Amino acid sequence: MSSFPTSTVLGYPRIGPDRELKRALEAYWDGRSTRAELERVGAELRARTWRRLAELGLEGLPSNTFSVYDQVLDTSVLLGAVPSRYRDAADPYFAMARGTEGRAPLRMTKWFDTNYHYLVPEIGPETEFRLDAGKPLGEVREARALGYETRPVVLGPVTYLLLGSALDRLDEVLGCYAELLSALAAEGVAWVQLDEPALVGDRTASELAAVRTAYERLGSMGARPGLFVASYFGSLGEALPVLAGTPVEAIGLDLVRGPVPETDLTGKTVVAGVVSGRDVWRTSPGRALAALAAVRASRVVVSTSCSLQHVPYSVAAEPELEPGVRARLAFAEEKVAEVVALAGADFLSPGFENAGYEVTGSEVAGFGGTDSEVAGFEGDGFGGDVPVGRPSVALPGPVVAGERSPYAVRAAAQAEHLSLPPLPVTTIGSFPQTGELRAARAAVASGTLSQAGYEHRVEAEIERVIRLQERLGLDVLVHGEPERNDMVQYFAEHLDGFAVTRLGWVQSYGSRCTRPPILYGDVSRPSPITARWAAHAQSLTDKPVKGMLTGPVTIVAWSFVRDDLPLRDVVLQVADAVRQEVRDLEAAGVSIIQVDEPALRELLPLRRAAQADYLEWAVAAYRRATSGAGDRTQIHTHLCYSDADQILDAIDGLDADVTTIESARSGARILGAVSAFGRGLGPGVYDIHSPRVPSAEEVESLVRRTVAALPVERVWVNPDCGLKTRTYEQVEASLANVVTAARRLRDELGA
Ligand SMILES: Nc1nc2c(c(=O)[nH]1)N[C@@H](CNc1ccc(C(=O)N[C@@H](CCC(=O)N[C@@H](CCC(=O)N[C@@H](CCC(=O)O)C(=O)O)C(=O)O)C(=O)O)cc1)CN2
Ligand code: MET
Ligand SMILES: [Zn+2]
Repeated sequence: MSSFPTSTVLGYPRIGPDRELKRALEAYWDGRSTRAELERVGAELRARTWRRLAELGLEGLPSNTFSVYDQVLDTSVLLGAVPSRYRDAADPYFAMARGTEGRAPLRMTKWFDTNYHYLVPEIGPETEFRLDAGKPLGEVREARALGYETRPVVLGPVTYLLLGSALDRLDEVLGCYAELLSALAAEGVAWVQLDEPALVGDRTASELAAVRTAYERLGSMGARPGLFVASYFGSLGEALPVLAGTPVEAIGLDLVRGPVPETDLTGKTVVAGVVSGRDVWRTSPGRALAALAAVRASRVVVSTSCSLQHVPYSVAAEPELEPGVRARLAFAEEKVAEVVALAGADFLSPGFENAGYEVTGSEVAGFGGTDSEVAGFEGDGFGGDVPVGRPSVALPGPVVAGERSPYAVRAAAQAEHLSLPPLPVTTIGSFPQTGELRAARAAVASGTLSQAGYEHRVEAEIERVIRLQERLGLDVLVHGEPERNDMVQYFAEHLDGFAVTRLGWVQSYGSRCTRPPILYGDVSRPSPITARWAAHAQSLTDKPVKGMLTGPVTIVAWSFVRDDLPLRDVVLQVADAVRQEVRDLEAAGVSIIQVDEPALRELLPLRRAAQADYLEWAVAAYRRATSGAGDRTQIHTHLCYSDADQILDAIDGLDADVTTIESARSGARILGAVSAFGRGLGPGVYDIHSPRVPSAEEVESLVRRTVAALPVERVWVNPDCGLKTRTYEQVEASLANVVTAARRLRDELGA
């Protein structure tokens, strides 16, 4: 077996440095282009990535890390797990990803603790696993034609089945993987990477036994490539000895999130993830080299801690960043350069371990100066170090919570103040983000539209949204968030301590991307952010307008965060800024304030041992943000994903007067769980991710179900999430049906 290359990355961004894939996908979906054109763009992006990685000097090039939508969906296709309802669709792949008229898409949920979403494998008794290796084989051949030997990356059998809640199907699925390995061997592939991130979570004894079974079986095959099992997003813990006991030749460890294990891995290759794929900070060569030197294995390969798909392409595209911040940053390209530089250092030579933290950047060719030489900063080279000349961190005071009266007192004050009808109809905040609004923001950035001209357009859009809601008959209105490019980036742009990028796009799902802000310093709010827009909206109508804020956990979860402070302290700083916003909205006459916290579950630590502590401070931060509101101000919160089961007590602990939560597609389960809260509840009545317009009957039956489960005076009627990705045409038709359904039920209840 040929030895593993000296340097590699576990995966790479694929949306394109200028979001070429996003544009190609949307053109194809809109019928402005063809599948062939989409394929052409994909091939171009793959070629570009291999070429760039090779140019940067990386030895081990991955393939099959590209996807036109999602790598988990690709794995379902690879294994033949395509539910029958999609088989006769015009394009089954995208029918699974996005649904069609009459066909619901696969369920989508968060990839571990990231803001990336995957499509959940739908595995049932009727699923017949059958290998379709076209994609990985095709990419190997495609790269070879360009002169590159690659290592195909495939999601591993155990993680795939755990994501699909079908580990009992291991035997069948292993048959497919075995066939895949034979096919790759026949193709002359030297190494294959099987990703098993699920192994960094708490695994039961039978799940660990499945790991052993899987890799004993695949490992004992005759003709096969070298097996590299990659773990990431944490430590393998008890799964490491299990994996080490199987014949796999290489094991990937996340040495950013976890320590170098004590386990003696002699006989194995360790692919050491010392360059973080989850943040944007330059790597400290001292720390990385010390970790590399400490690994006890027969061979140590330098790598990233996970795929680089979670970071933007290149800092080179961001000339406008403040130089002091920019100097600390490494995006995908720069991280590859770091991997290559580290692989060139002599970290395995005797005595190197002792050099440890003394090693500075200048000793590693390619790091561009020692850590301490980086302009304006001091410290060991990690991103979050406080810049010289700034006040050091103001630690938040005690976590205040529960200043508000008990719910019953608040509810009475709110009922009197707001006088809402039963089953009030509302939305989650955003209305369609039109091309005109996006173009207007781009025009301000390029200097062709004045700030005043832009604000005028935003006000006009707010008026349009208010009038539309009045016409449709909604009860609690929103301003529609037209001034926001994104619910997190917008706040980051108005807070001190954050930097934002121009082209730092990271894929969130399918063609949808975000530019995660960079939280590099102490956070504070120089001036009010949202009150003027909310006040403007309220001035246009007699109906209550709900103010709209993003919660502290979500702002931090969807940003790249300094790592020199405990996450808790960073979140509490953000909570204080949100608290000021709540106060200002209230003072501006806004009686209902929604503070969204859709990322509450996302930051939940993957290991149970750390979860309680997280939930305690996360809830405390939310209450710190919202508890400044008076009793008659109604606080709403919103969470999207329905996999809320693990955090129900925490959601309850937020103590919001009203909780709106995704529910349309997971119905009864979530309803049963959250109905115990004893406060207002708005389970979503339709899925906003699909262009489909729900009928009034369908909405009515969902509301009926909710009314049967809890006291009617606590029930709210609303969609699953914000409407920003939909068109006005879809939104008008859908909301009209929602109002019709609510009114029918109201009549029936005699209210
Ligand atoms: N941060 C974040 N994470 C989240 C969510 C979210 O809303 N925000 N929602 C959940 C689902 N994830 C989502 C992620 C992204 C989008 C989304 O709609 N993203 C937009 C981009 C939003 C944005 O930043 N828009 C900017 C820039 C838009 C743009 O592309 N401008 C053009 C120029 C304008 C023109 O001429 O058209 C360009 O740069 O080329 C703006 O509106 O200003 C997209 O991919 O299309 C939706 C949901 C979970 N995670
Ligand atoms: N208020 C936000 C919106 O309506 C909440 C979105 S949660 C991802 O878009
Ligand atoms: Zn949402």
